[in-house]
Amino acid sequence: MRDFSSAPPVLQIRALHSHYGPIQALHGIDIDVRQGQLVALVGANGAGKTTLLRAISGVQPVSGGAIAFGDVDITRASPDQRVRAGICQVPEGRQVFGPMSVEDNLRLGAYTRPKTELAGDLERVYALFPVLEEKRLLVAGMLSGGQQQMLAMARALMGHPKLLLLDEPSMGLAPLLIRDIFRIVEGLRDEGITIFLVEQNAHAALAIADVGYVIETGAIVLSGPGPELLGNEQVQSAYLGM
Ligand SMILES: Nc1ncnc2c1ncn2[C@@H]1O[C@H](COP(=O)(O)OP(=O)(O)OP(=O)(O)O)[C@@H](O)[C@H]1O
Repeated sequence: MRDFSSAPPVLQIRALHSHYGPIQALHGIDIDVRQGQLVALVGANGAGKTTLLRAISGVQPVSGGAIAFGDVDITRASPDQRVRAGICQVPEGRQVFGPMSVEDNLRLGAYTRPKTELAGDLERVYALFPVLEEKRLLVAGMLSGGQQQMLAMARALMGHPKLLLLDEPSMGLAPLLIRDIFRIVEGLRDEGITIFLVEQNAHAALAIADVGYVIETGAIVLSGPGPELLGNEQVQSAYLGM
């Protein structure tokens, strides 16, 4: 296992609370992501995973607590300020622009970058996702579900994020494709990209996570190295059907 104890903090979430009107969705969440880490948050449907990601991106109001990005408090920053600071989210359900070409989708992801860097950035993501280069002139809606997931990740990488947020990348994909997608996520981590991954597929996510957190009804109930959590009896009975 890799040692991140001296890696600088990228994301520090402290005592975070969030409500939908009178309904409390997050009850005092603490999470740390360090540079170069792949951190996974797993939990059942409705546990609060998407709410937390939306709070990190700045589209979900927080009612208490704090979020720091590097050494900057971003709790009240706008979504746009967070993107420009280097936080980039790949939304659940992918949401690529179906009628636009693969390459035009990628160009959109580079909107915060200097135009002069575009060609080099495209080359870099095509090296990571060769299938997208093959299909670069096709409209995105023609891609398979797995390829659309790759396009959504590649589009986010075009912005050179300091932190990549992935919301349920395995959602709606066949098991073989899920394996491919998690291999790619692991590969991105090996490239040095810092990743916060949210997943219902606890097995696949914890197997590759440097650190895992388990969320239940808006609160973190367990955390630790991903493979260690995979071996935890409570996790096995609640999330892995064992
Ligand atoms: N727009 C909303 N209005 C009211 N309550 C909401 C809203 N969105 C989510 N909630 C509630 O907040 C809680 C957390 O939901 P959230 O979508 O964050 O969970 P999740 O873990 O991401 O689930 P999923 O895997 O289904 O996306 C749930 O109890 C949910 O019912």
